[in-house]
Amino acid sequence: MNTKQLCFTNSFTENGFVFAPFDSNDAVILIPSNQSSYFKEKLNLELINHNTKEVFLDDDVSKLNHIRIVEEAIQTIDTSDLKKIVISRKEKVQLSSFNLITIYKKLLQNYNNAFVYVWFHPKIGLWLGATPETLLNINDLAFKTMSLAGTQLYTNTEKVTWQKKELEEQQLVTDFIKNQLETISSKLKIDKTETVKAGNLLHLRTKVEGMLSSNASLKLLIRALHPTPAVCGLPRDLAKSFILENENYNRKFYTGFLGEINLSNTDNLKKTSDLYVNLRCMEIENSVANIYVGGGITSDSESIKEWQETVSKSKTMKRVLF
Ligand SMILES: C=C(O[C@@H]1C=C(C(=O)O)C=C[C@H]1O)C(=O)O
Repeated sequence: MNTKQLCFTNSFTENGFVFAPFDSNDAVILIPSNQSSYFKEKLNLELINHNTKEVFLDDDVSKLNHIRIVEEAIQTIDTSDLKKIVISRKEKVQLSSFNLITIYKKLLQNYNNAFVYVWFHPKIGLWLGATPETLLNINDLAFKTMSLAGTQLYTNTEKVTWQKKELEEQQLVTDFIKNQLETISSKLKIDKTETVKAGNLLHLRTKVEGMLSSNASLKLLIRALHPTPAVCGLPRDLAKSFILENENYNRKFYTGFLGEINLSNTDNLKKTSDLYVNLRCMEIENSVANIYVGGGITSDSESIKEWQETVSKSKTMKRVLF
């Protein structure tokens, strides 16, 4: 981008790269295409050393805090209309050295089916991530999205069985997406649910596609989808209030979304947007990496397992830092 000025979008009608926070009441940052320079480069990924030791110690204070909030969420779900709440935390990791290019290359190498990014603005900061979750891909009126939830460790096979808790929490996301899209689209197609690998983890994924109604807009579609119960909960407003009141930290851009909007497609002169949910991400502040991780809580959750899930998720980022 050729200016230090921050630009925003509210209409999603511009052409450029957006960086949106979790809280949809907060401003969405736009890097307008007409103020940007584009570079293409082929990266050589071969010379990277990997950390194979992977000895990371638990932080007891964070652990107790996370378990307490998860238990509060379970109790609230048991005594209210809430069915699911995604609870997350921020883990601070002290860095002794930091080489952006090396870390970016490691992300690309480790997460070859993720959307890998580095994003920087002097007024916002430096963010990096490797997300497995597409929020939205739309070409003219034809769109694709996905329901991604449920987590287990990858242990050399993708042929695994899933527990009731994971199957149900992922189904809630699929049902939400279907409901939200029904009134603004046609030809909705919901694929079979499959197991997908993201780094050292497996998730349940259901692909969804359809045609946006011609009287609907990109903004309407984004607002219908974001935040899904994969990152917020169900019902959406109640879950969001619980999160904002109880998580004790600001998610900022984690569980928001990012990507290009309204790019002109030279083949057919139609517009394309590609947006990803900002997961498996970190923010670099001086010599500290803030790693953001969370997981879906339902009445069947066990707090210690939920903690362990966030530990596994944070390893996906720590692995590239050392
Ligand atoms: C919230 C995160 O991930 C989301 C929550 C998942 C879960 O609860 O199992 C799985 C994938 C994502 O939809 C995260 O990675 O921080």
